[in-house]
Amino acid sequence: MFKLLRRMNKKEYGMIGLSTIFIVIQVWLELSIPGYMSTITEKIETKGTTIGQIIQPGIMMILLSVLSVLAAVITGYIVAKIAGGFTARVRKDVFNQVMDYSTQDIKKFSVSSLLTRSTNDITQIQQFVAMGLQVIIKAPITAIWAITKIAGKGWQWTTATAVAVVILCIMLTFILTKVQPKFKMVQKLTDRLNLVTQENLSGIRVVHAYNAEEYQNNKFNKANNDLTDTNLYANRILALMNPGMSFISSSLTLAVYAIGAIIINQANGAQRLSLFSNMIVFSSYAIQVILGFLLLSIIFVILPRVLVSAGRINEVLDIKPSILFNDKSNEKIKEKGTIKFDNVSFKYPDAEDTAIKNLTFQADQGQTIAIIGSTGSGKSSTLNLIPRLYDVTKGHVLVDGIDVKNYSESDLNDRIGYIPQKAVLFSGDIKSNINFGESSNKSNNLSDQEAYMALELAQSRDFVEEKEAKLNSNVAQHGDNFSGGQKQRLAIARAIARKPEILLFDDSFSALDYATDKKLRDDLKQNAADTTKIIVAQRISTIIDSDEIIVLDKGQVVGQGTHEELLKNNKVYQEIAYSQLSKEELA
Ligand SMILES: Nc1ncnc2c1ncn2[C@@H]1O[C@H](COP(=O)(O)OP(=O)(O)OP(=O)(O)O)[C@@H](O)[C@H]1O
Repeated sequence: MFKLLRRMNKKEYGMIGLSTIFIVIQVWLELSIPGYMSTITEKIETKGTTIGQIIQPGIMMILLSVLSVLAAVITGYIVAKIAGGFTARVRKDVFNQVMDYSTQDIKKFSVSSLLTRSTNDITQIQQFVAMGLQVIIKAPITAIWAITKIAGKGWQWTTATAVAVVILCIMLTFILTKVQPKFKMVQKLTDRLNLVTQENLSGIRVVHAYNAEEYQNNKFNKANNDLTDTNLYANRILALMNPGMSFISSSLTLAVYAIGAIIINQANGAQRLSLFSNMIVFSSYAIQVILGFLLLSIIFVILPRVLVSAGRINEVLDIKPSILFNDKSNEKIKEKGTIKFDNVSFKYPDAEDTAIKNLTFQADQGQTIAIIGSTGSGKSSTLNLIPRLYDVTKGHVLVDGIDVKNYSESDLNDRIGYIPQKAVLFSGDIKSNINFGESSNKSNNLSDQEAYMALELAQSRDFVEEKEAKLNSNVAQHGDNFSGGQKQRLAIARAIARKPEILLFDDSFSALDYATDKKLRDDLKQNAADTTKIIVAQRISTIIDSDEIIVLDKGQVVGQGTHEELLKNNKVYQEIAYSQLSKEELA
């Protein structure tokens, strides 16, 4: 928690100092009230006291109460400002940190857990700073100040107060040790509930189509019940706090009066009045001591959850992204549009087997290199190494003659147009999706003409122009208002609009019909002749005219050459080819 609070800036520390001053004023005002109460008690017991003599301390009591409320309101305003500003910054830090994470870093936490951490956990911190800060400062000041006020007014009363404080401490320790582990579980179970809900919503069509509502309901109910039960258990124990506190403070008042009755009874006439007034003042201050601890108990309610949340947020902020880019590319560019795999092997961090073994190939500017192989043979993994979505385990990947590890992130991304296997679109409109991100090759304000050129090359101009709002047509979350093929073509247009030297197609033609697939490749050949293309595909027809085809099997290269060469002498390629096209078509 302290680690997280160290992220506060000077202004926030200054505001904490200011709120401390207002809290001290507030406590001073509150603790001054019993003094006037004692005056009133003495005056009532003294013969010949006039109403005017009682009204004056009465008015002072009202005034002090009003001023104390005012000080509390100002303190509340200041700490709310600190809490709002501080947590907004932590939320931004968490977001920025997650943006730097690689795919494998995100997998370590899971998406649902990262969502809970940036929302639910940060809200806990906000509540703590807004409420806890006041209480942490106010509770000890109130308790200690009140104790100094009652010190020396009677050892019997002081002993009763000390006993009450000890009982209180035992109760708070018991509650904290019981509740803390449960709150750790609550956050984990919230992650789980988020995961089940997220999975259910994103796969809702499959759930309906497979009559799996009950199965999913059971899964949700289990996650929901586990969370509810744990929450109930923790809150039931916390519910002991209020009656416990009331019991202790009422018993203390009772004890103070009972002890007072005995002492006053034993005293002589002259002492009785001062002892009576002492008892009234003592009982008020003793309640203030208990109130100080009551305030602390609020911290005990919030603290267990907050400690867990702070730990979870620190975990996100502490992890160094596994793929770190240089701030500046540290080598001079030697070539243009080239890719070289130099004896590359790659293993996923949590996998047992190597996904790619000793892969070597080269693509020169303007060439089209295809990668084919059965599912799981390592095609996507090979492509992912070029934009450094993962780092190689052995060997080197070079782009334009430089190892990808020596590039800055923006320099490397400026050279590459990457189209992932599953097209990813963002909510907004078509134009904002085509003009997505920054690149030194394109203007940040892409013109409509440039957007249409990219759409035309990606064979998507027609369906965009058919829409009433054209480029301004709405794109729903994940691009769900477009067909699979349309989404893929829009994703291709987005990559083309960046005018990269290298285009990476990860099975991006799979949702296109044969005619569109062919037209797209012909247009790319004509209009992007200088662009190097790496095409991962399952369909032979997509790669038939590539300059070089790499055949992968279980992560290893089992063939390398043109379609004609491979068809003549490569068994794996022949198997794939003859399973898709007839001998005549292949000829
Ligand atoms: N994120 C990952 N973590 C661990 N292993 C992975 C991960 N992604 C893929 N693999 C494994 O690496 C191997 C190669 O996967 P890859 O996705 O590169 O195959 P692919 O040839 O592209 O398959 P497909 O044609 O089905 O897309 C497979 O055995 C797969 O199980």
